[in-house]
Amino acid sequence: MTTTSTPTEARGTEPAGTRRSDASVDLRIESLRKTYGEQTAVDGLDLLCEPGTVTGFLGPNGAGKSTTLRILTGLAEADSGTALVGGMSFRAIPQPGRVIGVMLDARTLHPGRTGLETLRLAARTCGMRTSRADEVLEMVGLSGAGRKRVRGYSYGMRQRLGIGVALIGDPAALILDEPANGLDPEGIRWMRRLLRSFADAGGTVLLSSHQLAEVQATVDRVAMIAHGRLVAEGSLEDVTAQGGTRVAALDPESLGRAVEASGVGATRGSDGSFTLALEPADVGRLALEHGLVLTELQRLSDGSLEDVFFSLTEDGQAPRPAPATAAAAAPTTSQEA
Ligand SMILES: Nc1ncnc2c1ncn2[C@@H]1O[C@H](COP(=O)(O)OP(=O)(O)OP(=O)(O)O)[C@@H](O)[C@H]1O
Repeated sequence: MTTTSTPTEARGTEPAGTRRSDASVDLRIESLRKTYGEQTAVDGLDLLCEPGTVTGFLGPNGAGKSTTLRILTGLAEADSGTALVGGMSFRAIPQPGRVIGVMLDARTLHPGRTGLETLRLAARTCGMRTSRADEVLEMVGLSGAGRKRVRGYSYGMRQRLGIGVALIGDPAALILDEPANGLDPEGIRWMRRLLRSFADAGGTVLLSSHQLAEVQATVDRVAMIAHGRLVAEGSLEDVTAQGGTRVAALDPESLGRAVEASGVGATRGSDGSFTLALEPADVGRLALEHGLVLTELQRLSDGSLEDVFFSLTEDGQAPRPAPATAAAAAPTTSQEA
């Protein structure tokens, strides 16, 4: 699926040239479901990541992010639904490393190998020439440490090497679990530019992170999940513009109809609440018009992904969907799972 062309012009830790292939690959998750015994890890998830975008995959601990990424990368099997990379399941891709670069846990890198050996082995595994390892080593800013064993690497250096392994096959898409972990401010800035440059060259990036301010500075799209369900999805601007007003009513179904009729941009929470792009007084008027009894009316500050995250996942402890209103949130009022 990928083509190799001119050599990468890597300069120091400049991210330029991280992608040379012009292949494009989307990541498409539909109605994905996975349970572990009684525990539902992923509960009917839909998500589309398109070429040219960096999507931040967010959610509190246990929300189902890692399970989703593991299914997408062929490490776990879904009970139902699909998770496709460029239209194929990961396991069906003949040379997956040439299509999608994956870093789920940089701690699993072999401690006894040097950085260069790690990258050479990764290059061989996906059918790349071994000189690609030197290019990538430079790309991830580890040229000076290539002959050092991984056991002597700091956590941040391992993260860089892990990202290097993901990039080795010149893939069209990247899946990274907590890539900013352990990176110092310079490293975070480097990673942000690397991912931006990758996406600007037509690459597709899906990354999970708990570092919301960092995510806000890096991504252009956001998918937020709680209890395995999507609670917000859209461009960073759309999701953070939902700073407006959070409202809940005694009768969530009637509230949903009122919100829908108003035509106002809104996100539905998994507990049946809505976050509306309106001032509280206007939400109050809307409620009055529809004879609704409100149980919550809260102004959220604009522009912060952190505010949206906490409002939609209840201080990081995502709300359990009520049985009668278990619709997943959607960026508009008309979509329900
Ligand atoms: N192998 C497993 N066996 C049993 N339960 C599991 C397994 N993997 C995940 N789970 C459960 O599935 C749910 C989702 O877990 P998952 O690791 O996908 O969440 P997460 O969003 O990645 O969390 P974190 O941010 O803490 O990494 C959790 O309740 C977890 O305990």
